[in-house]
Amino acid sequence: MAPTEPLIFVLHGARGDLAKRMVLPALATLQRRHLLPERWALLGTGRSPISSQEFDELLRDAVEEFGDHEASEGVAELTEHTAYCGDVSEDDSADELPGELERLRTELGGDVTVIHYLAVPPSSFAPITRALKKAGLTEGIRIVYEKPYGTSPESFRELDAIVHDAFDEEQVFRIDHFLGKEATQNLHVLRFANELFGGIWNRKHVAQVQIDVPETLDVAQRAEFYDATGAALDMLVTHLFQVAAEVAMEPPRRLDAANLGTAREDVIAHFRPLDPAEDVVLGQYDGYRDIDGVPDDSTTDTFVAARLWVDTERWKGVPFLLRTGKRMAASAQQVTLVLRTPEELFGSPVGPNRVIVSLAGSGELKVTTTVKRPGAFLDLATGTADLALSDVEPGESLPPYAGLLEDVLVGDRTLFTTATGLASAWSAFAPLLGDDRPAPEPYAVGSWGPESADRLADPHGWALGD
Ligand SMILES: NC(=O)C1=CN([C@@H]2O[C@H](COP(=O)(O)OP(=O)(O)OC[C@H]3O[C@@H](n4cnc5c(N)ncnc54)[C@H](OP(=O)(O)O)[C@@H]3O)[C@@H](O)[C@H]2O)C=CC1
Ligand SMILES: O=C1O[C@H](COP(=O)(O)O)[C@@H](O)[C@H](O)[C@H]1O
Repeated sequence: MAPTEPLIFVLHGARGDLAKRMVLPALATLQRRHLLPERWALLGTGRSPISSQEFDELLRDAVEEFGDHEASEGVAELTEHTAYCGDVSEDDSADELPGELERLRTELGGDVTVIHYLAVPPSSFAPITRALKKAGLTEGIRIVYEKPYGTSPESFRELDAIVHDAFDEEQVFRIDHFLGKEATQNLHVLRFANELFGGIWNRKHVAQVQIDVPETLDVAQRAEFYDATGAALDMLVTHLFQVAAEVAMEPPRRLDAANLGTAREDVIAHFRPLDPAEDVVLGQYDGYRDIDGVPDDSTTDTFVAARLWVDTERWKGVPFLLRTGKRMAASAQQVTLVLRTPEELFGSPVGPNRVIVSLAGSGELKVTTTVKRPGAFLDLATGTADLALSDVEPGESLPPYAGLLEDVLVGDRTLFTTATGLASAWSAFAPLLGDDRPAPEPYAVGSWGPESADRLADPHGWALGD
């Protein structure tokens, strides 16, 4: 059900990559599904002004390029709701914004809900928060922070203090869109609804957990943000840690916001601080330094592979292998539970046996298992059973950003990260920010990253790129 109160959605960084690829198409999808209120306005902001027509054009182009068919159908209506103001910047001021908000409030009438979405680099989270406070714009609003929330344990604490100085926790939504993916949410359902999976979800049966997100994607469109961030901050301490927490958590008392959040927090507190020398390989793809805006001597990582240890009774001794990188051989988002197997059966080697959840798109569940090779002899082979979650009826999945924006609209914080969980994530990640950070090793575009990352997955090897 769409909320009935009118809405002002302020999108900070409305011309950026995230806005174009995810947020604007998600709003178009929500519009198409009638999940936005009847009276609402989209107000874009950035550091420099553009006209409302230019913003409409950008919006249409973004949805055409990145939206699905539903988003394309919603975009015409979306442009009826837009405005833009070039404002809110590093000097903690928001000159135009209060006036624009007041104008829209009067136009919409009634008791308006205001949501601010910070689709800006992490370095701008604090200045924008301070600017909103200084301008008296914080009361009663909701605010969405992108990831990474902070760039180190210290900056995380600093940011969180600034945020809590401006807002009550209930107003704050720290987004990690991997938590909003249909398939990520299915990790719980699989495990807690079906003993076939729930029964093996532990070190007795699982030899390795792999969370593997290779990307063929380039970073040229967002060089400024990316070079200041790198793969480990962009993806490891954020999405991959959160998905690891989803896999590793103990059963929550109930599958509701408070209990799920606590279960995630509890298990992240058991992530052992990374050992950069033993357990981390960083990489940088050949040609990265030739991108406009990237310094010739950049040491930014465009690839990271890490072996994370989760010190709970359930997972003692089971490596969680996390890998991601840009311009790699393939794009995938895969969680693999590599199951323990007997070494041989009827004289033949067994395996691999795996439970695989693909987080990409609408999601997919696969079970790879040893079977008898069809035919006269008792030989072994491997087969895979495959369930595309989009084939499950009745249902119509929402892209993660659309689903999470809908949660913000209705005030549901189940799938958002908590400050306590992030504090633990930063503690586990911290060693990678110090002097022991390994130098990024070069890797070829179209490869699976530096070869030295292969040893982390011994003896089973990475399931992807086998
Ligand atoms: N791109 C992606 O796929 C994803 C990105 N994210 C997160 O989204 C956030 C934005 O990333 P992304 O869109 O890729 O980055 P971009 O650099 O593409 O865009 C950020 C936008 O923010 C605005 N901006 C930059 N600096 C400032 C500043 N100091 N003050 C105010 N606005 C500023 C810029 O707009 P202008 O020039 O108009 O001021 C810019 O277009 C990051 O936190 C990232 O981690 C999360 C998930 C996916
Ligand atoms: O947060 C981010 O996520 C995207 C990958 O997300 P996807 O689900 O849209 O494929 C990643 O490319 C980007 O670097 C990162 O900032």
